[in-house]
Amino acid sequence: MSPTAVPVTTEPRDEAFPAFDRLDWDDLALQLDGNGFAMTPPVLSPDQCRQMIDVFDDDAAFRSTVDMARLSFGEGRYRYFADPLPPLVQQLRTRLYPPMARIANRWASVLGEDPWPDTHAELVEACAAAGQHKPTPLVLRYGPTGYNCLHQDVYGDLTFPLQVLFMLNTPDVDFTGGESVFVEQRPRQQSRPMVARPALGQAVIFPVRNRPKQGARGYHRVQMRHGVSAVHTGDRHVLGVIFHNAR
Ligand SMILES: O=C(O)CCC(=O)C(=O)O
Ligand SMILES: [Fe+2]
Repeated sequence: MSPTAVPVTTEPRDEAFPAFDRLDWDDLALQLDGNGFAMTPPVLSPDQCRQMIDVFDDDAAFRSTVDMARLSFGEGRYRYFADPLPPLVQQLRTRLYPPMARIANRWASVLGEDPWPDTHAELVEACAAAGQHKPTPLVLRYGPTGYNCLHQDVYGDLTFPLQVLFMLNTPDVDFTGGESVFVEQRPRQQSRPMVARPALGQAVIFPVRNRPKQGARGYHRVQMRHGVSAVHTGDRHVLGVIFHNAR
């Protein structure tokens, strides 16, 4: 598909994501603290999801493509967007960052870590100063038997602690299987598996690497990894938004 054949929305930011104004960030933070991840109501429209699936075939939109089987990461392909990001992706990054930074700063404070900046533009500057210049948002495509091994999206020294994935297909209609899997590794305890089944346009917010958990003697870090169980039939697409840039 030629680059010009892919319409990527250029709506002003307030009209692009009406559902964002209604997100209950207190509830999302509670979900994160209790379950280890948080699921939003649908936030992308079916049309926006379709645009993100279609853009996958537009070579000009991406800076690099990974064949997951070649690297033993799983089976499927993912593509990192090039700068300038499509307006939809850029808006998601800048719009979601401030409420995420509030959660990240609460975590940083209980863990005795440095605070995060209030805006995404400032995070991008801090990344650049740390040698992390490449954008990290990506689209992933898995066909039948496709899967994604448990991993963490760390791309340099600067790792903003939360990331988001957006389900671009309708589960059980467009594909079967292909669940989002999370495993929480707790100090001196067995690991906890968790599964999310986001519907079309729903977002899942989860820790990139770890999160604080309150124990009997204050807070400790629980490590988190995420992946995808095998797709049985059909194609599954996800938009991943990671806030720090890559080296
Ligand atoms: O396909 C998925 O659900 C996982 C995507 C992923 O690894 C990510 O968004 O970082
Ligand atoms: Fe990932």
